Amino acid sequence: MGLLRVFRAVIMGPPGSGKGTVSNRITDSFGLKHLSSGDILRANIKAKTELGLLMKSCIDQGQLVPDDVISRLILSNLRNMDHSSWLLDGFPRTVAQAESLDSMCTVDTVINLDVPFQTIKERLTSRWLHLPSGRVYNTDFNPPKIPGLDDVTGEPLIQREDDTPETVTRRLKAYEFQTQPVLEYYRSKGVLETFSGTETNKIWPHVHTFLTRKIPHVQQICGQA
Ligand SMILES: Nc1nc2c(ncn2[C@@H]2O[C@H](COP(=O)(O)OP(=O)(O)O)[C@@H](O)[C@H]2O)c(=O)[nH]1
Ligand SMILES: Nc1ncnc2c1ncn2[C@@H]1O[C@H](COP(=O)(O)OP(=O)(O)O)[C@@H](O)[C@H]1O
Repeated sequence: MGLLRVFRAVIMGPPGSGKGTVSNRITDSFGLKHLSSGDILRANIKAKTELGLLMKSCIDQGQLVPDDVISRLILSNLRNMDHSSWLLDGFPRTVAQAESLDSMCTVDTVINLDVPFQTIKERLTSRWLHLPSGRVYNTDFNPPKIPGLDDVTGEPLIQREDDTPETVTRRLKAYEFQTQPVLEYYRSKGVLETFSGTETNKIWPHVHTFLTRKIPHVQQICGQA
């Protein structure tokens, strides 16, 4: 068997486009390590770390946290995963963040979920989250087996404080003005792969086929499981 090269991917898309949902499917199928900036920030808030307390009001208001704070946090996590293949979710969200990631490593591919804003707004008010794992549910799309409880651990699910209609509107604005330029950044580097649609179950087979071609070695190993 040939030497496995580490594979580094980023998943992008507006809030609620299905990044977390698709990321879970990617990690299940291809064994990449999943690193979500939102999950890390929420874990810090829950644990009441200094960083979590400082960032909470930004997040609750639907604004991005400062570039230097999040870049330091994510890059230090990535340094600990030096020899693993990974999937980064929620970072980078600004061109400055993309540049700081580039200063550390080259991204092999960027999966862009292109889902209309109207579709998204309806989803987020019915999103439920298992905070410790980042597992995400939806009362319409993928409800938990027992309402309010995580399927795997049986622990309680929460609704995010920033999933109110007003805050979602602000997050979509932040996406439009601060994050969309990152798509151009990666397009110009030739690594952007866009998947458009309104349903994750229709988008996912295309992402799966794309990654199967892109990471054949990883697929071979995980395909045996
Ligand atoms: N109705 C519907 N809900 C979906 C679909 N895909 C994901 N969701 C739900 O939409 C919400 C947002 O998805 P999530 O993966 O958390 O998006 P992210 O914010 O981009 O990470 C969650 O409650 C998901 O369960 C879909 O195709 N249809
Ligand atoms: N890379 C980032 N840069 C700045 N703020 C971030 C970043 N990642 C997460 N955040 C903050 O955490 C919030 C929640 O992020 P996330 O869980 O990724 O939301 P969603 O998946 O709904 O887009 C964001 O609205 C923002 O305040």
